[in-house]
Amino acid sequence: MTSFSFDRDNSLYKNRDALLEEYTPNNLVGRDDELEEYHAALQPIINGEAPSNIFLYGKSGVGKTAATRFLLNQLQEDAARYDDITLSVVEINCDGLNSSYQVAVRLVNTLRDPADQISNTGYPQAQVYSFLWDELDELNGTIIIVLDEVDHINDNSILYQIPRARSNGYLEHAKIGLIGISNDLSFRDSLSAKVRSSLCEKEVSFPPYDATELQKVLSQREQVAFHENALAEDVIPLCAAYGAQDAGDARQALDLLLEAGDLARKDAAEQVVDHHVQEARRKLERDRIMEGVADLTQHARLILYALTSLEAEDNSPARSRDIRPRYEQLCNHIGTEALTSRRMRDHLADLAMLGVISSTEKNEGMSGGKYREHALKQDLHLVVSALEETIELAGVHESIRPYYQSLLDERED
Ligand SMILES: Nc1ncnc2c1ncn2[C@@H]1O[C@H](COP(=O)(O)OP(=O)(O)OP(=O)(O)O)[C@@H](O)[C@H]1O
Repeated sequence: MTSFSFDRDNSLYKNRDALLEEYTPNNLVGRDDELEEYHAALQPIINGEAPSNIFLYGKSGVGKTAATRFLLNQLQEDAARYDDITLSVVEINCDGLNSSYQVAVRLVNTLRDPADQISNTGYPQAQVYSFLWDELDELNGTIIIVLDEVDHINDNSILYQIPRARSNGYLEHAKIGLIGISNDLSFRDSLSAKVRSSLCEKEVSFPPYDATELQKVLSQREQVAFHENALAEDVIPLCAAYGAQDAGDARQALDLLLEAGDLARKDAAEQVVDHHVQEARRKLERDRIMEGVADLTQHARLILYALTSLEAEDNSPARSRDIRPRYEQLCNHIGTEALTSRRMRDHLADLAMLGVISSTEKNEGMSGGKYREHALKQDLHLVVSALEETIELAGVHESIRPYYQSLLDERED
């Protein structure tokens, strides 16, 4: 019988935790231009002047939060050298806080003693703001409020109130600088002109990382996380190239390196090599598709199911008018009404964004006009497995029976 005893294995990793999300690197590499601009926007604070409100934007994993923590830590350290500066930083993530009211409550509770918290309901909004001004004024000095994922707040009230609190006479002692962070690139444009002009006084845009920048980020982590020579020479360049090609997201590139390291460890390999990276990439892509499909609405999944069944019959690429009858048939099975053709096309576009299907525009010139053709971009087995629940609900279509069966067989093994 195989032995399942555990022996410590430190052969590849020196400190695996350094590749996890929670780890904060000492230094930020590959973001010199952005840090320089951000630094300049924070400079008034150390000069004892009124702080600017700053808005940071850029896609996921491009270092917005990391740069904020890095510079604010530095700023706090340096501010301590000046007797006339009292600097406090309050950072909250607005994920899960949908309204200005909830954000204000969270801010009050972050600033208050644990024994003196307020509840999430029960006070008029004006009262909660008044609590907030009291807490801020008591702190005194310069206060930086960081609202990460600021686009999650559905109304703009707090983004309007905080920058104006002093000029409106609500604050006597405290000088507030608001830092808003968002990865929703349309958020800024959706703000009213009044809010935009105060929140976005200074803006710093964070572009996706290119391969050279990702190499720097990954090499820096390699030093901390892996033993010398634990990685073959091409591992970092390969992870960086994939990362840049995908989304320029440092989080994704670090995840790829971690997964490759874990696969090498599972193989008891002496080094992490090329094929570990390739395999890790396939695994992460698979996980991403499985999660992405699980998060889709039921109609999006039915549309994907319809296209999957056409693909299994070798009837793809297919136009949306060819997918529609199969989709309607599936809707019929579960007793729901099909969405309009227009909504269906929107869902096809979302599926293409997720990377589970590919949609190609065709142009038949004057006679035929433009249309799109859709096909699965991922392996049929993988999509059938991601759609398992929907298939159970809507019934197993004849065309996908062999794929569905092999999924069940695999499970039994
Ligand atoms: N320049 C960098 N040097 C070192 N590590 C970095 C760098 N940029 C990002 N990282 C790391 O990548 C991960 C994601 O970065 P971060 O959280 O700052 O991204 P973000 O732009 O705030 O993304 P999101 O909008 O998804 O929150 C973190 O683990 C961070 O430590």
